[in-house]
Amino acid sequence: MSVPTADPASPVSPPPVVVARGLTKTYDTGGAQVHALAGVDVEFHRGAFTAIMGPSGSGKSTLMHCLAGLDVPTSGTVHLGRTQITGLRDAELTLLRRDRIGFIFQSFNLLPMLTAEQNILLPSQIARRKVDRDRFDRIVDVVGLRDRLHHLPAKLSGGQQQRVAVARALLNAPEVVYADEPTGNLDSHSGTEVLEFLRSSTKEMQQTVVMVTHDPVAASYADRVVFLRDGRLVDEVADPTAELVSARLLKLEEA
Ligand SMILES: Nc1ncnc2c1ncn2[C@@H]1O[C@H](COP(=O)(O)OP(=O)(O)OP(=O)(O)O)[C@@H](O)[C@H]1O
Repeated sequence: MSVPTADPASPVSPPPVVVARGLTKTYDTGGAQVHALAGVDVEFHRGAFTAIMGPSGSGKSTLMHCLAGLDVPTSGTVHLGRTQITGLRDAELTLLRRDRIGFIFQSFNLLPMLTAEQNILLPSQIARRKVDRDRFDRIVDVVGLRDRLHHLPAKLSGGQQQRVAVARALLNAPEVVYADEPTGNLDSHSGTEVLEFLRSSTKEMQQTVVMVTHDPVAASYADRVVFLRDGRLVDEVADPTAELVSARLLKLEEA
Protein backbone atom coordinates (compact mmCIF):
# COMPACT_ATOMS: atom_id res chain seq x y z
CA MET A 1 0.00 0.00 0.00
CA SER A 2 1.44 3.36 -0.89
CA VAL A 3 1.60 5.96 1.84
CA PRO A 4 0.70 9.47 0.73
CA THR A 5 3.60 11.84 1.14
CA ALA A 6 3.61 15.60 1.30
CA ASP A 7 4.25 17.24 -2.03
CA PRO A 8 7.29 19.47 -1.44
CA ALA A 9 6.14 21.72 -4.27
CA SER A 10 2.94 22.60 -2.40
CA PRO A 11 3.87 23.16 1.22
CA VAL A 12 0.92 23.08 3.57
CA SER A 13 0.63 26.50 5.14
CA PRO A 14 0.10 26.48 8.89
CA PRO A 15 -3.39 27.30 10.13
CA PRO A 16 -4.07 30.91 11.11
CA VAL A 17 -3.44 31.94 14.72
CA VAL A 18 -6.77 33.76 14.99
CA VAL A 19 -9.93 33.02 13.00
CA ALA A 20 -13.21 34.93 13.28
CA ARG A 21 -16.30 33.73 11.46
CA GLY A 22 -19.64 35.49 11.06
CA LEU A 23 -19.03 37.93 13.89
CA THR A 24 -21.92 40.21 14.73
CA LYS A 25 -22.37 42.62 17.60
CA THR A 26 -25.64 44.42 18.04
CA TYR A 27 -26.33 47.05 20.67
CA ASP A 28 -29.86 47.95 21.74
CA THR A 29 -29.91 51.65 22.42
CA GLY A 30 -33.37 52.53 23.68
CA GLY A 31 -35.34 50.81 20.94
CA ALA A 32 -32.89 51.45 18.09
CA GLN A 33 -30.41 48.72 17.20
CA VAL A 34 -26.79 49.53 16.34
CA HIS A 35 -25.02 46.86 14.30
CA ALA A 36 -21.44 47.52 15.42
CA LEU A 37 -20.35 44.30 13.63
CA ALA A 38 -22.55 43.01 10.84
CA GLY A 39 -20.89 39.71 9.87
CA VAL A 40 -17.10 39.78 9.90
CA ASP A 41 -14.91 36.91 8.65
CA VAL A 42 -11.20 37.47 9.14
CA GLU A 43 -8.02 35.55 9.94
CA PHE A 44 -4.53 36.42 11.11
CA HIS A 45 -1.43 34.32 10.42
CA ARG A 46 1.64 33.75 12.54
CA GLY A 47 4.28 36.40 12.09
CA ALA A 48 1.91 38.77 10.29
CA PHE A 49 1.44 42.41 11.24
CA THR A 50 -2.11 43.50 10.39
CA ALA A 51 -3.70 46.93 10.79
CA ILE A 52 -7.46 47.38 11.17
CA MET A 53 -8.68 50.70 9.81
CA GLY A 54 -11.98 52.35 8.99
CA PRO A 55 -14.00 55.51 9.55
CA SER A 56 -15.03 56.50 13.07
CA GLY A 57 -17.79 54.20 14.31
CA SER A 58 -17.05 51.50 11.72
CA GLY A 59 -16.52 48.83 14.41
CA LYS A 60 -12.73 48.65 14.82
CA SER A 61 -12.67 48.66 18.62
CA THR A 62 -15.64 46.31 18.82
CA LEU A 63 -13.90 43.87 16.47
CA MET A 64 -10.64 43.96 18.41
CA HIS A 65 -12.44 43.52 21.73
CA CYS A 66 -14.37 40.51 20.39
CA LEU A 67 -11.19 38.98 18.93
CA ALA A 68 -9.37 39.44 22.24
CA GLY A 69 -12.09 38.04 24.47
CA LEU A 70 -12.68 41.45 26.08
CA ASP A 71 -16.20 41.59 24.67
CA VAL A 72 -18.70 38.91 23.65
CA PRO A 73 -20.12 38.98 20.10
CA THR A 74 -23.87 38.65 19.56
CA SER A 75 -23.19 35.77 17.14
CA GLY A 76 -20.27 34.16 15.34
CA THR A 77 -17.11 32.49 16.56
CA VAL A 78 -13.51 33.41 17.37
CA HIS A 79 -10.75 30.81 17.58
CA LEU A 80 -7.31 31.39 19.07
CA GLY A 81 -5.29 28.42 17.86
CA ARG A 82 -7.49 25.41 18.55
CA THR A 83 -9.44 27.12 21.30
CA GLN A 84 -12.85 28.53 20.54
CA ILE A 85 -12.88 31.55 22.78
CA THR A 86 -16.47 32.52 22.11
CA GLY A 87 -18.44 30.58 24.68
CA LEU A 88 -15.68 30.41 27.30
CA ARG A 89 -16.64 31.41 30.81
CA ASP A 90 -15.29 34.64 32.30
CA ALA A 91 -12.70 32.88 34.45
CA GLU A 92 -11.43 30.88 31.46
CA LEU A 93 -11.25 34.04 29.35
CA THR A 94 -9.27 35.82 32.05
CA LEU A 95 -6.69 33.04 32.04
CA LEU A 96 -6.61 32.87 28.24
CA ARG A 97 -6.00 36.62 27.99
CA ARG A 98 -3.32 36.45 30.66
CA ASP A 99 -1.46 33.46 29.23
CA ARG A 100 -1.93 33.65 25.47
CA ILE A 101 -2.58 37.25 24.43
CA GLY A 102 -0.50 40.44 24.72
CA PHE A 103 -2.13 43.87 24.93
CA ILE A 104 -0.79 47.32 24.12
CA PHE A 105 -3.03 50.33 24.72
CA GLN A 106 -2.80 53.99 23.77
CA SER A 107 -2.42 54.91 27.44
CA PHE A 108 0.59 52.70 28.32
CA ASN A 109 -1.11 51.33 31.53
CA LEU A 110 2.08 51.08 33.57
CA LEU A 111 2.02 50.89 37.34
CA PRO A 112 3.61 54.15 38.57
CA MET A 113 5.25 52.70 41.69
CA LEU A 114 7.07 49.95 39.80
CA THR A 115 10.27 50.37 37.78
CA ALA A 116 10.38 49.68 34.06
CA GLU A 117 11.81 46.22 34.72
CA GLN A 118 9.20 45.42 37.37
CA ASN A 119 6.43 46.55 35.02
CA ILE A 120 7.76 44.30 32.25
CA LEU A 121 7.98 41.32 34.61
CA LEU A 122 4.70 41.88 36.49
CA PRO A 123 2.35 39.78 34.30
CA SER A 124 4.77 36.83 34.49
CA GLN A 125 4.96 37.17 38.25
CA ILE A 126 1.19 37.32 38.62
CA ALA A 127 0.91 34.22 36.44
CA ARG A 128 3.80 32.54 38.34
CA ARG A 129 5.50 32.00 35.02
CA LYS A 130 9.21 31.37 34.75
CA VAL A 131 10.83 34.27 32.93
CA ASP A 132 12.91 33.46 29.89
CA ARG A 133 15.90 35.68 30.74
CA ASP A 134 17.37 35.41 27.25
CA ARG A 135 14.14 36.64 25.72
CA PHE A 136 13.91 39.38 28.35
CA ASP A 137 17.45 40.56 27.50
CA ARG A 138 16.81 40.40 23.78
CA ILE A 139 13.59 42.39 24.00
CA VAL A 140 15.07 44.98 26.38
CA ASP A 141 18.01 45.51 24.04
CA VAL A 142 15.91 45.70 20.90
CA VAL A 143 13.54 48.28 22.41
CA GLY A 144 16.54 50.16 23.81
CA LEU A 145 15.55 50.10 27.47
CA ARG A 146 18.70 48.62 28.98
CA ASP A 147 19.75 51.84 30.76
CA ARG A 148 16.19 52.71 31.81
CA LEU A 149 15.25 49.44 33.53
CA HIS A 150 15.45 50.87 37.05
CA HIS A 151 13.55 54.06 36.31
CA LEU A 152 9.96 54.68 37.41
CA PRO A 153 7.51 55.45 34.57
CA ALA A 154 7.33 59.12 35.65
CA LYS A 155 11.03 59.42 34.79
CA LEU A 156 10.54 58.04 31.29
CA SER A 157 9.36 59.81 28.14
CA GLY A 158 6.06 58.77 26.55
CA GLY A 159 7.93 56.81 23.91
CA GLN A 160 10.01 54.99 26.53
CA GLN A 161 6.89 54.20 28.55
CA GLN A 162 5.22 52.71 25.49
CA ARG A 163 8.36 50.68 24.79
CA VAL A 164 8.07 49.28 28.32
CA ALA A 165 4.44 48.39 27.54
CA VAL A 166 5.51 46.73 24.28
CA ALA A 167 8.25 44.74 26.04
CA ARG A 168 5.73 43.67 28.70
CA ALA A 169 3.27 42.51 26.01
CA LEU A 170 5.94 40.52 24.14
CA LEU A 171 7.86 38.94 27.01
CA ASN A 172 5.71 35.85 27.24
CA ALA A 173 5.72 35.28 23.44
CA PRO A 174 1.92 35.45 23.31
CA GLU A 175 0.15 33.83 20.38
CA VAL A 176 -1.14 37.25 19.33
CA VAL A 177 -0.57 40.85 20.40
CA TYR A 178 -3.48 43.29 20.10
CA ALA A 179 -2.43 46.93 19.92
CA ASP A 180 -5.13 49.60 20.22
CA GLU A 181 -3.86 52.92 18.80
CA PRO A 182 -0.38 52.20 20.24
CA THR A 183 1.07 55.44 18.85
CA GLY A 184 -1.94 57.65 19.63
CA ASN A 185 -0.20 59.42 22.52
CA LEU A 186 3.27 59.60 21.00
CA ASP A 187 5.16 62.17 18.96
CA SER A 188 6.01 60.97 15.49
CA HIS A 189 9.63 60.05 16.35
CA SER A 190 8.60 57.88 19.34
CA GLY A 191 5.70 56.48 17.35
CA THR A 192 8.06 55.41 14.58
CA GLU A 193 10.30 53.62 17.07
CA VAL A 194 7.38 51.69 18.54
CA LEU A 195 6.06 50.75 15.09
CA GLU A 196 9.51 49.65 13.93
CA PHE A 197 9.84 47.47 16.97
CA LEU A 198 6.39 45.95 16.46
CA ARG A 199 7.31 45.24 12.87
CA SER A 200 10.65 43.70 13.74
CA SER A 201 8.98 41.51 16.37
CA THR A 202 6.84 40.02 13.60
CA LYS A 203 9.82 39.47 11.30
CA GLU A 204 12.44 38.33 13.81
CA MET A 205 10.35 36.59 16.48
CA GLN A 206 7.41 35.45 14.34
CA GLN A 207 5.17 37.47 16.62
CA THR A 208 1.58 37.97 15.37
CA VAL A 209 0.39 41.57 15.78
CA VAL A 210 -3.05 43.07 15.14
CA MET A 211 -3.27 46.85 15.51
CA VAL A 212 -6.20 49.26 15.38
CA THR A 213 -5.13 52.67 14.14
CA HIS A 214 -6.52 55.84 12.58
CA ASP A 215 -3.11 56.78 11.21
CA PRO A 216 -2.23 55.76 7.62
CA VAL A 217 1.48 56.19 8.39
CA ALA A 218 1.21 53.76 11.32
CA ALA A 219 -0.78 51.35 9.14
CA SER A 220 1.97 51.46 6.50
CA TYR A 221 4.25 49.54 8.91
CA ALA A 222 1.87 46.56 8.71
CA ASP A 223 2.04 43.78 6.11
CA ARG A 224 -1.66 44.07 5.50
CA VAL A 225 -4.43 46.55 6.20
CA VAL A 226 -8.08 45.47 6.48
CA PHE A 227 -10.77 48.14 6.22
CA LEU A 228 -14.09 48.17 8.05
CA ARG A 229 -17.16 50.18 7.18
CA ASP A 230 -20.52 49.91 8.97
CA GLY A 231 -19.40 46.77 10.77
CA ARG A 232 -18.25 44.91 7.66
CA LEU A 233 -14.83 44.19 6.17
CA VAL A 234 -14.98 45.96 2.84
CA ASP A 235 -11.42 46.15 1.58
CA GLU A 236 -7.87 45.00 2.21
CA VAL A 237 -4.41 46.04 1.05
CA ALA A 238 -1.17 44.05 1.17
CA ASP A 239 2.20 45.79 1.62
CA PRO A 240 0.52 49.16 2.17
CA THR A 241 1.99 52.61 1.69
CA ALA A 242 0.63 55.55 3.69
CA GLU A 243 -0.59 57.17 0.46
CA LEU A 244 -2.51 54.10 -0.65
CA VAL A 245 -4.07 53.67 2.79
CA SER A 246 -5.11 57.36 2.91
CA ALA A 247 -6.70 57.09 -0.52
CA ARG A 248 -8.68 53.95 0.41
CA LEU A 249 -9.79 55.50 3.68
CA LEU A 250 -10.94 58.65 1.93
CA LYS A 251 -12.95 56.57 -0.50
CA LEU A 252 -14.63 54.73 2.39
CA GLU A 253 -15.42 57.95 4.23
CA GLU A 254 -16.98 59.47 1.11
CA ALA A 255 -19.02 56.40 0.19
N1 LIG B 1 -21.64 50.12 24.37
C1 LIG B 1 -22.21 50.56 23.26
N2 LIG B 1 -23.53 50.83 23.21
C2 LIG B 1 -24.12 51.25 22.08
N3 LIG B 1 -23.47 51.44 20.92
C3 LIG B 1 -22.16 51.18 20.90
C4 LIG B 1 -21.46 50.73 22.07
N4 LIG B 1 -20.15 50.56 21.74
C5 LIG B 1 -20.04 50.88 20.44
N5 LIG B 1 -21.24 51.26 19.94
C6 LIG B 1 -21.51 51.68 18.56
O1 LIG B 1 -21.02 50.66 17.70
C7 LIG B 1 -20.44 51.24 16.52
C8 LIG B 1 -19.00 50.79 16.39
O2 LIG B 1 -18.23 51.34 17.46
P1 LIG B 1 -16.65 51.15 17.60
O3 LIG B 1 -16.24 51.88 18.83
O4 LIG B 1 -16.34 49.72 17.50
O5 LIG B 1 -16.13 51.90 16.29
P2 LIG B 1 -14.65 52.38 15.94
O6 LIG B 1 -14.46 52.12 14.49
O7 LIG B 1 -13.67 51.78 16.89
O8 LIG B 1 -14.79 53.95 16.19
P3 LIG B 1 -13.66 55.06 16.50
O9 LIG B 1 -12.74 55.07 15.32
O10 LIG B 1 -14.45 56.33 16.60
O11 LIG B 1 -12.98 54.67 17.79
C9 LIG B 1 -20.63 52.75 16.67
O12 LIG B 1 -21.80 53.12 15.99
C10 LIG B 1 -20.78 52.94 18.16
O13 LIG B 1 -21.55 54.09 18.44
